[in-house]
Amino acid sequence: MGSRYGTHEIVELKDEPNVSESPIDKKKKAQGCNRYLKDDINKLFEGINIRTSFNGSSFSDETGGLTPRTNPSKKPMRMSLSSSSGIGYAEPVSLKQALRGLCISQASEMAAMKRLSMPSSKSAQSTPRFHLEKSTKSVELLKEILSEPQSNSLSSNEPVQEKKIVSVHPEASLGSVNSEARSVNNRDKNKQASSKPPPKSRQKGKSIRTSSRAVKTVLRTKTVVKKKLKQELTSVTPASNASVVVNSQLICQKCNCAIKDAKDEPDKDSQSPHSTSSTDNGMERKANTLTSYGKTISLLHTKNSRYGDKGEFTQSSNSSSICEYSSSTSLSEERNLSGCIVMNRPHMSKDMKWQAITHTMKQNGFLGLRHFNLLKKLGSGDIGTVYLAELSGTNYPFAIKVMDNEFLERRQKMPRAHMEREILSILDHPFLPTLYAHFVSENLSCLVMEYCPGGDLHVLRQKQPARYFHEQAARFYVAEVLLALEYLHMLGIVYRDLKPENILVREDGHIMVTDFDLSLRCSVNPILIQSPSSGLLEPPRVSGPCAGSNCIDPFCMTPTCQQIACFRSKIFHTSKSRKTKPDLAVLNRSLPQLVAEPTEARSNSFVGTHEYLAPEIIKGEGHGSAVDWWTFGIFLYELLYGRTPFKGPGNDETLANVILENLRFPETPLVSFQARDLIKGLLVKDPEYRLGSQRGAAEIKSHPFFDGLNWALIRCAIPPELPEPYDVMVSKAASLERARNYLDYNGSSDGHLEFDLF
Ligand SMILES: Nc1ncnc2c1ncn2[C@@H]1O[C@H](COP(=O)(O)OP(=O)(O)OP(=O)(O)O)[C@@H](O)[C@H]1O
Repeated sequence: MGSRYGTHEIVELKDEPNVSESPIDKKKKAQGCNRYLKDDINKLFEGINIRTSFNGSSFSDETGGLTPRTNPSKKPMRMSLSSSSGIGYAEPVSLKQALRGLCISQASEMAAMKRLSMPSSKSAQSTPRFHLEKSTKSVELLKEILSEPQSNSLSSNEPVQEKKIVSVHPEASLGSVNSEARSVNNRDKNKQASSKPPPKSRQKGKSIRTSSRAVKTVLRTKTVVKKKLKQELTSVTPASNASVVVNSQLICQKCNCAIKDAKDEPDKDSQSPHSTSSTDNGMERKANTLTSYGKTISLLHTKNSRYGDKGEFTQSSNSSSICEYSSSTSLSEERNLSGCIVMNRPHMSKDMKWQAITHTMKQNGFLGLRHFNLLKKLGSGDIGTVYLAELSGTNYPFAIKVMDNEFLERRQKMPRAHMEREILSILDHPFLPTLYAHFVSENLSCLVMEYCPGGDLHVLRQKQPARYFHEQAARFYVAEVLLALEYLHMLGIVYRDLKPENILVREDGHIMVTDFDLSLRCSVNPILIQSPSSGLLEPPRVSGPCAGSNCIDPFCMTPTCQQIACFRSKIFHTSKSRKTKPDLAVLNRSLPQLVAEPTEARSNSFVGTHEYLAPEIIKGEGHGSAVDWWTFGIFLYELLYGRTPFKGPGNDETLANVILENLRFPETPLVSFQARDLIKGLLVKDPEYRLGSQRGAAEIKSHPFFDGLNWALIRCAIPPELPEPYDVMVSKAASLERARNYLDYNGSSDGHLEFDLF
């Protein structure tokens, strides 16, 4: 596997060599392009599959109907199964089947957890902080607190329809639903009857499984009678209102009694004398729990800790090395779990935060939670809670994701946590999270990451005057996301969970793609795609001439629009006028191209967010990296129009719309032809014909929507918006204020808060 990953480092060639003296070369020479390609390229790329690309385009009509590319017969040959199967979740069928059982239970559990999850940072809850003391008892307490947001039904304000998660056996029909999910749903229905939460924005979908047979049933039904479809779909999603397993036992502040285990009596929450009705219930309950132990609770310095903060320190060599990544086994993961790993990024050694972390680690011999002051909770997800934390003795903020290993094991979420940690460990890209360190304290796994003060794009979009981004801004964000996805794909990672909520805004206004626990790891087999000799003469991919009335082209960097068709290959120009430099983008399009993305990977997991799910995922046909290009299209659409294209009144209708409905664009806001053309290319329902499915990100980058964009320098571009500068003192003051307000908090006798939670 290591060798396979080694190949990831082979990236898109800038000056693509040719296999032999092709007609293209002859033409280039004739045009004065002095591109002498090395003759031994065949040897160099020995072992790389050479296939012929569509040099044409994937066109789609205005209504979203699918029109195959110009020459479907030129579709690249499929890789053999063995080569396309990946590691991790992209194993051959037998392993997939073996994994199904696990995933089904995960799906129903995720549904349950999601239903109960607290509003994340979007709701910007403030939470009081607490002093932590040495106490094993309090360790359990923190674990309890950490797991509570995922299971606290009282604080859930997610709308029912957004919670619908189906857990269906892959071979079952739509009507055959996992009994676990059904029972879970029944409990949940009871709960809903007692307390109807206020609506909340879209939540991340959970693992869902269905079969193609099941989807066919849906489609047939919808085609015949739409009403009936609705009924069927409704009846098929009992797990959508999945239930809740509350694992924390809450302590009453007044009497110090254990309130109850909500798992046993989920429907009585609202009637409990201990329960409150406000949305701050979760927080208050945490506060109650903590204060019942004497207001100041410290827990991370226990001498008899199972793992202890003093994990062995490993100054890992660049752990983003592909070989290390690919060879990592569960064994080595366990070893790492018991220790503290400070990542090593030589090129970032001058980074002050990195220096501070390394210094703290060296000074203390280890790095643990005790070295951080947790200032506030940023949000919680399925597998953990993220806190804003300051490295003690510095003013440097970090985001720390804290996960309770016991909880993860109990809920069978450990693979997801491992997946996220593994992926974070290898990432080294300006638009992806920097993992500074990870360690285990008292069986709490902690990931120390870069803090993004700008919130996420979902929140930022809501703040826009009309709740959508101006096209220039959208282009900036999607371009950066595209680069991040390209990088992920080259590492063999299919992201699968793109949506504005997962795109955070850094301090400098650039983006950071986050949240990798639903990602798929697979192998990458570089492929050399050879363009037909006629490539040079063919125009780049567009679905219409710019002469159309919609060509407002805000990104047209040259005035050529007035003279020639917007999307016409500028190379024609070049050949006539020697003074003009050849358009390298066009030239590149016509040259053989190395694709080092997992275009052939396949997985059957049903994961993602309803509005963002690709048709092939819904149909259960198996999916690969093309799902990221579908979600990319939905993402661009949402940024530009303020809503997703296939959203229905409920999740089931949304899924049906994804499969059945044509893509439509609202009349307002006015969006350029290029943007709509790109969206149409991306939202092709058949992944085979989807933009990006053959040549990966390079195919999308060369779309006219991005014309004039300097990809190499985009990280130096001025972002559309800059977040408020982060001020650690303000956060501290706010944190203390919250503590006073909510808890009548008294600091420790020396007034020094050694370790703050919340
Ligand atoms: N580095 C960060 N900087 C700032 N905020 C962050 C950072 N990482 C996460 N967050 C916030 O914390 C919240 C919780 O993140 P987390 O990844 O645990 O949950 P999630 O996005 O719901 O994913 P999942 O459920 O898959 O774990 C997010 O909504 C995000 O806004």
